[in-house]
Amino acid sequence: MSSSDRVHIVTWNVGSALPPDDISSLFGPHAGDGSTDMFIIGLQEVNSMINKRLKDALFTDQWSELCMDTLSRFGYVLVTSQRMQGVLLLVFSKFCHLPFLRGLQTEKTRTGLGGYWGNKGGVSARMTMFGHPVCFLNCHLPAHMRNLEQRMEDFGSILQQQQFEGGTASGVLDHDVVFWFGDLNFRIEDYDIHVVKSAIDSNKLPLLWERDQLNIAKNSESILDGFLEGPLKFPPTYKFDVGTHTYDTSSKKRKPAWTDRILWRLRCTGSPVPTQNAALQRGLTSWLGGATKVVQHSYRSHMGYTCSDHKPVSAVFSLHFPFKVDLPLVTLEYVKEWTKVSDATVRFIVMSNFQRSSWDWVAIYKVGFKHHKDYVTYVWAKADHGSQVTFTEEDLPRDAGEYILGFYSNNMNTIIGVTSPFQVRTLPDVFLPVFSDVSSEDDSTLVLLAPASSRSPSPGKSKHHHRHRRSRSPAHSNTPMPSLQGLSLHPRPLEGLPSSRSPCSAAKKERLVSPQDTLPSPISPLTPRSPVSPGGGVSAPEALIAAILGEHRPTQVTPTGGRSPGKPGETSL
Ligand SMILES: O=P(O)(O)O[C@@H]1[C@H](O)[C@H](O)[C@@H](OP(=O)(O)O)[C@H](OP(=O)(O)O)[C@H]1O
Repeated sequence: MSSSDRVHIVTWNVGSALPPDDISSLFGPHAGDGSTDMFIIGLQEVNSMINKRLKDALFTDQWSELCMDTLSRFGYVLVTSQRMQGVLLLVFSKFCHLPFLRGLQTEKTRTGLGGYWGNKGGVSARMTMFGHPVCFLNCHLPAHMRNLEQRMEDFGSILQQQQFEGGTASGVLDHDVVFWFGDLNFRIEDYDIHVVKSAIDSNKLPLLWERDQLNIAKNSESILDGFLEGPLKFPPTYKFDVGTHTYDTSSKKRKPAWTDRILWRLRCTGSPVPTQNAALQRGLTSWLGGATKVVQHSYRSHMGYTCSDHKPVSAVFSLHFPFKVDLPLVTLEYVKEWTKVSDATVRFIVMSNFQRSSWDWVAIYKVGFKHHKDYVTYVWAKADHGSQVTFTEEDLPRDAGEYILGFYSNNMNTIIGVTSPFQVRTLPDVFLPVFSDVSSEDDSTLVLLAPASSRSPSPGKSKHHHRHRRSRSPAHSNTPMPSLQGLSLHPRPLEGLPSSRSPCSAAKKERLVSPQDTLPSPISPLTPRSPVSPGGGVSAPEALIAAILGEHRPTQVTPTGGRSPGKPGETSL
C-alpha cells in the first residue's frame, strides 16, 4: 500500500448518447500504471427509455459495460453501482483493496416532479475505506438559470433523505470524506452569452468564476459549508452542439456554464481509532492525527468527446488516512504447487469477529475480472464444512495467465479476502491430450470460460451444492490428473506460505510454473498459521498499547502505509 490512496472521479452528462468506442482517456494518461487506487464514475442522462431499461435490467447498460471493459483491463473491479433512471454511479477499485472497502451501501433519491420522478436527484455509494467512512454522491440537479433555489432545495432533500444503516455515519455529511459531483447545473449569472463566450475565447475564466452560481452560493448557503472545489481552469463544459466543439448554436442558445462539477468535503474530526476503551480511543485518535486529509492533484475537462452536449470532467485526489485498518477478515492460504487434485485446496482463516454464512464462496478469478461474480469457478465455503475448500480438476483454469483466489462474503456482499496474483502455465504436451479428450465439447468449454454474469451463483435459486462444477469433462478419480501435471503454483523465492496479505505488492506476486522449473518443496495446505495470521494478530489499539508499553515497535501499527494490524471489523459502522 502506498501511504495515500489515489481516487480518480469522472462526471459526465452523456445526453442519452451511446458510448463512444474508447473512453480510456477519461481515466488519465496513466490509468494502467497502477498509481490510481479507485475510479469513481458518475454519469447523468444515461439512456433510460423503457425498452432500453428492460434490456439493461437483464444485461446492464452499455456505459457500465464499457467502463467495466476499460477498467478491468487495467486491473480494476466494479465494487458497487447504483442507478436511478439516467443517473448512474460506478465505483471501481484495485482488486487488492476489496477486503478493506467495507460496509458498502448505496442510496438513491428522486427529486424530479416534486420527488416522484428520478430524472433528477442523487445516487450515492458509501463505504469505509481502510476504516474511514467515505461517501460518493452523484447528482443531477434541475436545469436552467432560474432554478438556483430549486437546485439548493433538491440538494438539501438528497442530503436529508439519504440515510445509511448501522453505524455512526448515517447521513452523507457524517462521513469523514464526501465527494459530491455531477451535473449540478449551476449557471453563470449576469453576463450575456456574448460576454461569456468572449471571456472563454480570451481565456479570462476568472471573470466568469465570480458570477458562477455555485461559487456565489458557497458564501451564502449553509448547506454548502465545508465543500471545497479546485479552481475551474477549464472552459465551461456545457452546452455544445453534439458532434462538435462549438457552444450551442441551436435556437435555445444556452449560455455556456460549468454545470459539471466535482467537490469534496472533510469532516473536521476524523474517525476515532477503533477500540472499546473510550479514554484510550481519545488518546490514540489524537495521537494519530485525527482527520483524513484530501489533496486534489488535477481538475480538468475532456474536451475531445463530442457525443453529448456536455463534456466530461475529472478530478484526481489523494486521501491521506491517519491510520489504516488493513487486515483482511479472511486470509486465504493454499499449497504452492498444485500437481495432484488434493493440492487444489484453499484453507482460510477467518477473524473471530467475522460472521460466516452458508452462502459464502471461494472463487478463482482471472486477473482482469470485472466484478465479484466474474469468476472462473467457485466452491461454496459453508460454515459447517470447516475452513478449507478443494477445487476439482475440472474446476481449474484452462487458460494460462494470472489468477487470484477470492473469498466472497454473502453477509458483507463483497470479496473480503484475496490472494496475490499467481501464474497458471500450461504445458502443451500435457494439456493437449486433455483438450483433445474433450474436443467435442470445445464450444461449451469456451462458453463456460467466457466471463459472463450467467455464471454467477444464484444461491436463492440453485440447489445449495458444495461445489460449482463445469459440465466440461467428466471428473477423473485417479490422481495425479493429466492437466494438473502441467500446473504448479509457486511463490517467488523468499515467500513462505502464499497468503492474502499485501496483495497489491507486485513484488509479492506468485506464479504457477511448470514442475520442471526449480522449485522449493511444496508446502502443505495444512501448514500452521503464519506468525502474522489474523487469527493470531492484534488489533490496532492493542498493538498501539503494546507499542506504547514497548512490546511492539510502533512502526508496525501506526499510520498510513505501515502494516497496521488493526482489527478489520467494522467497529464504527
Ligand atoms: O433531463 P430532463 O429531466 O428531461 O431535463 C432536461 C435536461 O436538463 C436538459 O439538459 C435541458 O435542456 P438544456 O440543457 O438545453 O437546457 C432540458 O431543458 P429544456 O426542457 O428547456 O430543453 C431539461 O428539460
